Amino acid sequence: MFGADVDLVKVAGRTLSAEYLKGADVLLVRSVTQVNDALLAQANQLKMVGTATIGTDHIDQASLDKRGIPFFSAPGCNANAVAEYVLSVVFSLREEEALYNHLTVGIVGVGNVGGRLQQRLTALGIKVLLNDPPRQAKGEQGFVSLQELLSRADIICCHTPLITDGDFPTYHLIAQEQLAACKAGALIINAGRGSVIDNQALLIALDERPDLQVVLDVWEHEPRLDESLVNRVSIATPHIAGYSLEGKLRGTHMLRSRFADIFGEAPPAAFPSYLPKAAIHHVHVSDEVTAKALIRLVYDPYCDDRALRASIGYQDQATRFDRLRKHYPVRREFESLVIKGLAESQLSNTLKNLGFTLELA
Ligand SMILES: NC(=O)c1ccc[n+]([C@@H]2O[C@H](COP(=O)([O-])OP(=O)(O)OC[C@H]3O[C@@H](n4cnc5c(N)ncnc54)[C@H](O)[C@@H]3O)[C@@H](O)[C@H]2O)c1
Ligand SMILES: O=C(O)[C@H](O)[C@H](O)COP(=O)(O)O
Repeated sequence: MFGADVDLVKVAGRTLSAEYLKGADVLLVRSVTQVNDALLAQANQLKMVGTATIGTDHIDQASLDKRGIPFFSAPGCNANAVAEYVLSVVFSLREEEALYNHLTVGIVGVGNVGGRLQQRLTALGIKVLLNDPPRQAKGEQGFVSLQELLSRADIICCHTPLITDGDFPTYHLIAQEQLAACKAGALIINAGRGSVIDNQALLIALDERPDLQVVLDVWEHEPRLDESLVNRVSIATPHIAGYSLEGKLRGTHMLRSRFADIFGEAPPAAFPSYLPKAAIHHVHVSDEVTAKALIRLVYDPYCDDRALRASIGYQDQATRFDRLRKHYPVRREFESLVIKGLAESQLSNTLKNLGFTLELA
């Protein structure tokens, strides 16, 4: 992606230290690298810092500001992937019939990810409740309080950033009191950041409230997991909700574009030109097929769940967690699968609203 005149040095994200940045012009990271005063201490000529992620809680932006170093993240890059992770989980753990007719999904944090999820659920005809105090404070309508959402939602999806200060902090936003307030039989999904849910309170709540079901993609103190919590949740995955190939490439492409801006280069080729054809790029189906089966064909969260469960119980659990993420298999987004053979019907509409590409018979 970079030209021959760029000297590219690859360093393991968790072990990058200050001396590597002496003489570096650009620092590109992912979420495991803490960019702070300590790391930047010897950075004498940095002209750009970029993270190919949506989340920015690993970046001390004040530290970059005071040094006048421009910072870029990749807003929205993997929002589809996370929304599809949640849809895959929901269609795995809840019957389609109940989902459409009786269940309400609550979304806490309605930004790029939560908004994408809201769009797809609404298009599918599934009821949603939204909670986003910062948006509400700007005068936007259509939100409910966290308390109301927790007491009414059958499925609670957490998509806030991790924020530790200010008017709307999210650190331990869901703690003992909030867990006690959840509706009977609720399914809680966290694909935001681990510490948005107090994991110790969650462990206790799972004892006190066996009716609750929990799915965690993100964990407090990653990469070191509380193995007792892994054993108590219904689906446990290693922070891969956003790991579609499209999501990763989009993030990289966004940073490549910022790099071109900063260094006065021509912009890179348009993003889709980088995407290979999906390994399974079309299927012919009959009207006996289910949405759940097609979702599982593209992404089955139980594969990640099995891999994570097989990685615990070892002294080097944290290394195994990182390895699962580093060597994650290619996963594509729903749009990459062309579904053929269906006539216009309720099923074809559902599949279209889920995000698949349809070629109607
Ligand atoms: N598991 C993964 O692989 C994965 C992938 C992508 C993003 N993420 C995480 O998800 C987060 C959300 O991503 P996004 O792209 O939607 O971010 P975003 O910034 O577009 O949206 C975040 C939303 O949360 C809202 N919010 C902030 N504080 C809140 C509070 N106290 N209560 C309720 N809502 C609050 C904001 O107003 C905003 O609308 C990221 O910051 C990142 O940490 C995880
Ligand atoms: O914030 C994000 O975009 C996601 O959490 C992303 O998937 C993190 O991936 P990582 O940088 O840890 O590879």
